Amino acid sequence: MSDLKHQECEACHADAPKVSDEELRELMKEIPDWVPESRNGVLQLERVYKFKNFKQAWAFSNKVAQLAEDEFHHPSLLLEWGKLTVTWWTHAIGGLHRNDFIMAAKTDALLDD
Ligand SMILES: C[C@H](O)[C@H](O)[C@H]1CNC2=NC(N)=NC(=O)C2=N1
Repeated sequence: MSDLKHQECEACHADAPKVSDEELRELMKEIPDWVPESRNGVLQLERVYKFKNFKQAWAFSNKVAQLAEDEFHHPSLLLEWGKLTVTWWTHAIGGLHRNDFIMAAKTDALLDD
């Protein structure tokens, strides 16, 4: 079992491979709190993080935004009172790349910071 959160994203380009069904099944085991969602034919990874209030959710969203900039791979973030919904997918390929699983694992690791 590889340790996704310690891996680095690779540069992504339009002909980069999407994860296969088998890779998806295997990689999902490493990020059990995430859910694969298909939206308009685009497979994405999503997790809703719960917090005590808006301020804590906001603070976590800032950490995720900084992570995204550090890795130059960016999520969708929905910031609400007591919740932050984080959604990862690779725009360039219109689906899931290994990078998205690495970023989901790194996002989870931010909770321990
Ligand atoms: C315009 C910019 O190069 C692109 O958006 C980069 C940076 N961030 C990205 N983030 C994600 N999630 N997917 C991409 O394909 C991507 N590509």
